[in-house]
Amino acid sequence: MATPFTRRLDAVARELASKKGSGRWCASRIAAAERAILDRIPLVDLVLEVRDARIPTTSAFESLRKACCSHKQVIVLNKVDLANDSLTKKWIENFKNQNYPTCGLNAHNKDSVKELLRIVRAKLKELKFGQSKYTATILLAGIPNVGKSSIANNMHQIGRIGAAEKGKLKHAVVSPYPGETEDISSYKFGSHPNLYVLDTPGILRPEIAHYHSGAKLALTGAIKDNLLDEHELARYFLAILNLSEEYKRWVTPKDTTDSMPGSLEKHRRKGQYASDFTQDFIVKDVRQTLFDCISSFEGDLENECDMERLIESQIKALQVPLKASLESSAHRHSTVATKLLKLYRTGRLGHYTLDLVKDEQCRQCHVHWVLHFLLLAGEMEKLDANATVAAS
Ligand SMILES: Nc1nc2c(ncn2[C@@H]2O[C@H](COP(=O)(O)OP(=O)(O)OP(=O)(O)O)[C@@H](O)[C@H]2O)c(=O)[nH]1
Repeated sequence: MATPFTRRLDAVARELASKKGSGRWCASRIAAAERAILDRIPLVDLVLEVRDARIPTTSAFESLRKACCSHKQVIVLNKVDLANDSLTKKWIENFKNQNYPTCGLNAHNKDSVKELLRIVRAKLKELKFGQSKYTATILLAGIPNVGKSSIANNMHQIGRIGAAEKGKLKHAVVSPYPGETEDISSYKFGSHPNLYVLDTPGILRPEIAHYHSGAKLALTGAIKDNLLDEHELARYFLAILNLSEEYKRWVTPKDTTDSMPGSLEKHRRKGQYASDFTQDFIVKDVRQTLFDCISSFEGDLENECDMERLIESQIKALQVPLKASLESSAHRHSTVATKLLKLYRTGRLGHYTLDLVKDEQCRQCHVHWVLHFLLLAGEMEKLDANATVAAS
């Protein structure tokens, strides 16, 4: 039995596979962009495969496996600030054991980008670059929205280039929406020797209809939200949160204004909320609401009906802190879903890694169970055998 969510994933896969499609998301454009990227691989000195640290295997750009040998490739797990720290370390170890040099990155953090630059230079040296060439080019490749353009921009800005060239800094398009990069563009990030980085469009193949992957890609933002149902995604996130340990680190019920930093409390008393203070209060209230719902819940989270009940009560309770109760009843759920997903995607509701390494298999059952409950309604076994959906 297909659920509305799985039907929507099917529709996205069909759109990706369709010859016509819409804009960036049509099959012929994606295939052309993929060909252009793969054609460049023999010409570049190093390939950085950018993945999302929250989904280190689901966000793999599979076509690279055949096109690029592992010694010329580095896996960059970007957005480590949104992932679970200890699982990121395990994933890095796991890939290194498979002979893939791997590093974690927060593309928004200057020190993290400097460390990436150091790794890139060391790798180029190891590949004997510089003995016969004065220019090296590295290529960033990956699925949509993993942060390739952010990395290109920051390498370009932080890399050592001459003062005269600094004045001519270019900017790759960075956007919270997937599929914004349309062309391959080059950015300089070093002089003497000259170093260039190529930013490329994100590639997403029709196989996303493999339901595990589709749900994770959608939650982390690699698939446009308007192609899916935000309400289902928000429920998926709440199920993950309810089964995690994350909320236990949040405030206890007594911890309200007592723990507020003095300046915040002063602003609150005066009724003056600077915009980020307002955000802080909203996050605090959302966490408190979720915490209260889970801690007062008496059901069994391993039971589908109980989990469903808890999620429904959370969505209802969140209408207050997320200011959805002011909207018409038809829009309340979607407002809660949109705002909740935004908070999750900016890391304000904890750090979750959705792909789990082998020695976490017992917890993997949990994730399987969440997907089973939310997406498949009894169809899991069939789907496991049916891992990919034909592109035609
Ligand atoms: N928290 C966090 N956000 C990041 C990081 N890197 C990028 N982002 C955000 O992720 C979103 C996507 O970044 P882009 O650089 O546009 O991603 P892209 O891979 O070029 O996307 P496509 O154009 O779809 O290929 C933007 O909102 C970035 O600000 C990171 O390390 N941490």
